[in-house]
Amino acid sequence: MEDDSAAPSVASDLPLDTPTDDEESDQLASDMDDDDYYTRARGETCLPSSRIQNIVKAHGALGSLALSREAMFVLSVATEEFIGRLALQGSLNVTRQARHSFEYWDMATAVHDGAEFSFLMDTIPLPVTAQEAMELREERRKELIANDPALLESTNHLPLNGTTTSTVTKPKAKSKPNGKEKASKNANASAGGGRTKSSQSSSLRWDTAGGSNGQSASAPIASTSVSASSTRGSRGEAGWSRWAAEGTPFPVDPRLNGLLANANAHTAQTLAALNGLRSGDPAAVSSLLANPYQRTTLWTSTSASTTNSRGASDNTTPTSERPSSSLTTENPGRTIYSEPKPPPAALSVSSLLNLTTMTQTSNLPIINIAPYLRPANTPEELSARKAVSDALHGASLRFGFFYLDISAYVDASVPEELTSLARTFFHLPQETKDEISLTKQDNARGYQRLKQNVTNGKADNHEGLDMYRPVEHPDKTKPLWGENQFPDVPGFRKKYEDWIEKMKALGLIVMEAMAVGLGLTPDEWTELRAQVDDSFWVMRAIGYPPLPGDHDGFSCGAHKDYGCLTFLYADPTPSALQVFLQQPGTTNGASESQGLPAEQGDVEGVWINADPIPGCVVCNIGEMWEIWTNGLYKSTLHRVVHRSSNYRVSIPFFFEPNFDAMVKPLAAANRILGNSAPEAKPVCYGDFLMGKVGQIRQLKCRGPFSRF
Ligand SMILES: O=C(O)CCC(=O)C(=O)O
Ligand SMILES: [Fe+2]
Repeated sequence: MEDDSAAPSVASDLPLDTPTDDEESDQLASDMDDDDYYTRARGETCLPSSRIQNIVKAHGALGSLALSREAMFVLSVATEEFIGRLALQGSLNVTRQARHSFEYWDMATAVHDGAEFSFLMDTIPLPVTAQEAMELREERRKELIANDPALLESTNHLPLNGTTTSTVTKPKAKSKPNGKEKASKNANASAGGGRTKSSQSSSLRWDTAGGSNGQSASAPIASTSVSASSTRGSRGEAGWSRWAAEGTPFPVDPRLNGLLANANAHTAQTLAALNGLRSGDPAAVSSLLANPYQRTTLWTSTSASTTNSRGASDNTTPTSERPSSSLTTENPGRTIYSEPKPPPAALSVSSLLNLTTMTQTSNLPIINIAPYLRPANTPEELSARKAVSDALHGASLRFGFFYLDISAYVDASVPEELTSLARTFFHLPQETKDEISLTKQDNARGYQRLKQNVTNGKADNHEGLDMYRPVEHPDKTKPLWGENQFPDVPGFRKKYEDWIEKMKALGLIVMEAMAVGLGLTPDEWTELRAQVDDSFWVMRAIGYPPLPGDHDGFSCGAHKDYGCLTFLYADPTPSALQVFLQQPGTTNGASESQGLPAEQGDVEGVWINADPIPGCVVCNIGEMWEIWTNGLYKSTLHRVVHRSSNYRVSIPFFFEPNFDAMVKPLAAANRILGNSAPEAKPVCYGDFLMGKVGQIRQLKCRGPFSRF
């Protein structure tokens, strides 16, 4: 054993009296069984000083300097902390996939999801599919040959499609800290184009070791290869494309390695199946989809192929690229994926992190807006639209919440990038963020500190950045009438402004689809459209640190959105957003001091999770829809309880009526309700909004839209 087992060491023992490697591993093995958890006692660390010293030396950080005991100790403690956090972040992915083992892929996802780990992007890149790796390698081969035709002879023998295993060298299971130098030579040789057979062999490590299941054995191979070829500090670089360019090994998803392990016989079949899967061939689909791991892997990989330069995670795989047979239609217009539902996240995350969240898994409908994005010239297209509208109507009646599948409308990488930009902003020092504080403008536009927002009288455990529709003659002394403030984060403003345009357009599309669902005539729709065609929208970026156990409140307290439609994109954190479904006779603790607004009374119901679904935004209807429909559609309470260890980011876009819109019950709603329904009071949206601001001022809350 060379480097990764260790016995607890005591600071005062440092640095000379640590046991030898063998003693350490023996001690570790005997001291701790699988069920023992290591708890660090004060003044102790579980990493031996010799290891720390070796690592520090190997990085050349020490030179001739001596490392003090204290420095060594804090390095060790910090390392423990780091391992713990990275593992927790990775475990979110395990939970999300409802799996029981922690794999290479989870680590890669953790690195690509959590900005704090972005420096590891080169070291633990996202896997690509075998097929993609092969295509990339083939491209690289052609390039090399074009540059040096003499290579043709030797490369013809290369197992470029992964079908030959004989030349492959199995890497050592463990590498010395300084083992990377040796590997780098291979990587450099490849990068320089002077590929010898042996360097090419080493580049095929990924598809051979690991036997038929390939999972555990292959992961370290990928990671070993990566660190061998990675360039430290090139964090923004595209993982796999750089690999392709350098001709170095691709980190192929370990589970695919399993498929390829018995390569000669199986690769052709596997590739055919992969191709079949992509093209929706039912036989290929059923053969590969029999194993849920493979299925998840393939989607992930598809995502990687379209969005890898930003390190896309599995949770953002465009749904349009899913195997078509994974879709079934239940009830007209309600498209529900037949893939396993997101895991029972509240429960599993809770047990994982020893938390209690009384929620059940989301069962909200998924509605694909695609038919409204294309012309409706044929009866089929018209009926597809009708189905969407019916589904929207049903979801608005029953839940006030639904998933809107917008994968045909935006590439998943776009909102991912926006959350990442927001994360970058939130990670800036407090004083930098305060430079664009909303107090510097109209108390609404700009940055709002952690706990500044108050809901139901309690501080919310989040920070935020608000942008509003710009106004013609800004005057920051007037509520809401100032100017937007953008962070000094490269690309932030442009990317957000582009997204806002997309969401505004989406707002109108969904409004039209809902109007049809509610039964508006074309003329009535024209009238309604005129109330929302210059939306006084709000774009928010919200940052949620984990909710401390002793916080008197929530990440975001229970509230209804007060406008028209909310399109919420959030990072893949599960078990954060919860929706309150009224169910007389049922409660999972919702009404017992669960922070429901006072006016809600003793209502019975359940909190369900609305975890992110790839390709979708969570959409909910605001209070204006309650007025338009005279109470037929309900704006539903929701809240955020984010207890996982990561920093969660969400970016809701609030599509609101025009500032001067007079919102009143629509005739179409009254046709459904009959004459007996009491008429809801009309409101001018701008006044309503200003009323919210006024309330907040009276209560001296600093948040612009504290919710009551
Ligand atoms: O962050 C979330 O998931 C929800 C935020 C929200 O409900 C709001 O800002 O109105
Ligand atoms: Fe909300």
